[in-house]
Amino acid sequence: MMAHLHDLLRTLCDPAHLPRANPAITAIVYDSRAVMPGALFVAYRGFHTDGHLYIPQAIERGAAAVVYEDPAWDGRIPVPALRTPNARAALAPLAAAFYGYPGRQMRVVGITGTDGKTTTTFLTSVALEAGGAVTGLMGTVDFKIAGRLWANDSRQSTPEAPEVQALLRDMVHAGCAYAVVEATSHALSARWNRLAGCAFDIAVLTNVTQEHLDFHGTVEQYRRDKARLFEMLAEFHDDATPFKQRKIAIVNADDPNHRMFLDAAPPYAERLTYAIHANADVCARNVRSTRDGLMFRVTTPWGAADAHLRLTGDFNVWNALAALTVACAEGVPLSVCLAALERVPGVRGRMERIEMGQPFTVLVDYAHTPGAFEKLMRIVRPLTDGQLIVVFGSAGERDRAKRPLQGEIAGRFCDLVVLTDEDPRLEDREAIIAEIAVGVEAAGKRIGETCLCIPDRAHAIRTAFARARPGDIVLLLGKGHEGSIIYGTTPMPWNEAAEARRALAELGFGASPPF
Ligand SMILES: CC(=O)N[C@H]1[C@@H](OP(=O)(O)OP(=O)(O)OC[C@H]2O[C@@H](n3ccc(=O)[nH]c3=O)[C@H](O)[C@@H]2O)O[C@H](CO)[C@@H](O)[C@@H]1O[C@H](C)C(=O)N[C@@H](C)C(=O)N[C@H](CCC(=O)O)C(=O)O
Ligand SMILES: Nc1ncnc2c1ncn2[C@@H]1O[C@H](COP(=O)(O)OP(=O)(O)OP(=O)(O)O)[C@@H](O)[C@H]1O
Repeated sequence: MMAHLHDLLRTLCDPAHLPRANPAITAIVYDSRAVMPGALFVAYRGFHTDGHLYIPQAIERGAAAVVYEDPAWDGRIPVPALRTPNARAALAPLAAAFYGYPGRQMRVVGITGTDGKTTTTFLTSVALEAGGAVTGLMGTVDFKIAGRLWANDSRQSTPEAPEVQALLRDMVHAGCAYAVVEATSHALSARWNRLAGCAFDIAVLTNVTQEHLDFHGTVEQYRRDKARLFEMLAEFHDDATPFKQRKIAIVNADDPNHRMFLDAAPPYAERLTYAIHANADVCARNVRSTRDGLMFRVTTPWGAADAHLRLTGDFNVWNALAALTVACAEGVPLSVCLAALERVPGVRGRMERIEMGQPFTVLVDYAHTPGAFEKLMRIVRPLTDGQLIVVFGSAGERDRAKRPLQGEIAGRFCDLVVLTDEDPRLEDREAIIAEIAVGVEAAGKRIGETCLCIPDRAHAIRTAFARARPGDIVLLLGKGHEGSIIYGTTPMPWNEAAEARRALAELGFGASPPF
């Protein structure tokens, strides 16, 4: 990739303010340690340090130009430079221009909301592919481009703009007709602006509850930041190519905030609603939640059908409806779309069903807070008349107060609690488990009988499976999609779902039954 500085800076300022020199630019980089010769280095004040301090290092490493925000650096930068009020927010327009606006060459779907983004992003990609389209996906758990899927190890659900735009460009090169992008409120906020220039065609809202108020300040600001996704449907509308002209706003009508999101979309956008309770364009009625999954009747402008999903948790009905609304609105037949969604065993590490023909249910989930435990166990407890068994631990060097709380909730809902390692880090693994066990005992469980302490996670999982009887549910919580357990300062490779399959295979169970 290569572009000329002026073509990039024109996204930030009028031509009169462009620096005189117009060097070729080879990359947009916000970390001096990643600067390569010819890069445009973007410097901003961070939470921990000030990016401006690294301008000399960036230039030493060959940066050809700098975009910055602190007036104290005016006249002190020996390469072509431009000051802009918020350099972090400038990353997105620069990166979109650098990569040639890849979002304008595909249909781009953005999915926002407090909960359900990752799941809905995944289901939407599945539903669109059912119609024959090649898709790309960016989410908390995985990235996907056409047939290639890999773990998102970045710690960010929505990566920084240069990574977002590079992924979109790769999707275009791989022949993707759709990009499905998880859009977090942080990424959407005007302060960070990571998703500008993506050229969204379809905006989806899952729901809005209170979260991240430390970042956004007020609930009102949080909602406004999320609603920016719907405003962004207007991007590039004036010169959109025919396949980019149709804009669609899709919201969950059961969420009291949904109107505000519809109102944020440009007037020419189509508006579609989905719901379980409210009246909506796409409705699920008569929802039944069982150990085998979710059953409901779906009515849509494109027809009606009975659905039987293998997903667990009533909230996944909303996620599936959202995915279905996107795909059907884009022309995928309802039956084709449902057939594909019905095959999904769950998103990696999110209520993921592990099936090896065993007579009990195994679910892997990332839940690792008391709130998530309570929510999940409330949903799962009524699904079995047999035992509910749980395996989990608590991270070392993190929120100690939550340990007995997790234990108390697990002790209250479950018949057998197996406590094990999560990420002990430099803490004593047995001591962490003992702190959780205090809560489990307070809920009436007895150590050595209904509460087992087995630090070795592989062994803990095997013990839980050995104790499971037909019809029971075994929950493996806390690790989800994560790829390691941190002992000391060393991450040891870990794959919860693979370990569960291995343990089931050792018990003599085979591959999942054909669906
Ligand atoms: C707490 C936080 O938000 N951190 C983000 C932030 O880091 P920061 O402000 O602390 O940066 P800093 O360390 O002060 O450095 C300032 C600047 O100097 C640069 N630098 C620093 C050192 C050096 O040697 N050279 C150099 O150039 C840095 O690259 C940076 O550009 O700026 C970095 C670069 O822009 C981000 O990658 C980083 O995201 C981290 C990974 C993060 O965890 N972010 C979370 C909060 C996040 O984005 N979450 C949202 C929402 C998730 C949700 O909804 O649940 C998401 O979309 O994932
Ligand atoms: N539509 C929904 N409504 C309410 N809760 C949900 C919904 N979908 C999922 N959840 C809950 O939120 C958890 C996280 O789901 P998911 O990963 O899909 O959400 P997310 O918004 O992407 O969050 P994250 O970015 O942290 O992964 C699930 O395990 C489940 O407990």
